[in-house]
Amino acid sequence: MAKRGMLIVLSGPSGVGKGTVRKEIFSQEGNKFDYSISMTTREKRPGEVDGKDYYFVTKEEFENEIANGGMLEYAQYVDNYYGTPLKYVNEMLDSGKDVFLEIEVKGAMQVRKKCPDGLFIFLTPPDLMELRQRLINRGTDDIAKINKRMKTAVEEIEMMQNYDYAVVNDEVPRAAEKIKTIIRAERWRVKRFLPDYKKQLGDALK
Ligand SMILES: Nc1nc2c(ncn2[C@@H]2O[C@H](COP(=O)(O)OP(=O)(O)O)[C@@H](O)[C@H]2O)c(=O)[nH]1
Ligand SMILES: Nc1ncnc2c1ncn2[C@@H]1O[C@H](COP(=O)(O)OP(=O)(O)O)[C@@H](O)[C@H]1O
Repeated sequence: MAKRGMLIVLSGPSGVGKGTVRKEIFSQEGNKFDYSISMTTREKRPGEVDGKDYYFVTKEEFENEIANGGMLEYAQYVDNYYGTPLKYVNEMLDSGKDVFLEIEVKGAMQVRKKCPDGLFIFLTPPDLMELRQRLINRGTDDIAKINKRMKTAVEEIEMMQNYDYAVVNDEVPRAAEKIKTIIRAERWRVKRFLPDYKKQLGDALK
């Protein structure tokens, strides 16, 4: 059986650049990773594709999925539900792939309890004015929604202390490079390395 993959949780306030940085990493090293597509009740933005960006569902469908135990984690963010379907993540980890979750902090803390072996990275903006500017530039939210997201951002940044690493997204290639370095180092943490090595030792003595 393949060695179980690593769960990589990337959080950070809306508009900080999680999607952009993750796509940069995947464009370079996509064969090493998989991305868990989340389920959400929020409206599809122009250009978004169901089953690629998110699984877009109704509130009822989402609540059924929760009741059926189908979610690894879920949270309400601003006015909608967002969550990670459990089945795909488990299958990918079992097949030995490392899986990226791009989720907000309340969900990330649920994952931390269930999967303490995960790697938790917080992507943070150079400053809050820059964050606001990125949300405006992206053009996907009106000013009322941007204000709600900014308010949530402040609460989220206060949760940074619960993560393993913080990465400032000043320039996309630099942030991507830092995250790749963190992942590379994480693979050689003794707690990850030791089980394989112990197995080898056991086999050698047979
Ligand atoms: N807990 C949780 N949060 C999620 C999930 N998928 C997305 N999010 C987060 O929900 C927040 C809002 O997402 P979205 O409306 O797509 O805005 P965007 O991330 O700024 O493009 C962001 O912080 C996302 O990272 C999920 O499956 N679970
Ligand atoms: N380092 C950066 N410098 C300037 N703009 C950025 C940077 N990273 C991302 N952006 C821009 O900020 C906006 C939000 O990025 P996005 O990836 O959608 O954020 P998130 O997934 O965290 O909500 C997008 O318009 C994106 O092009």
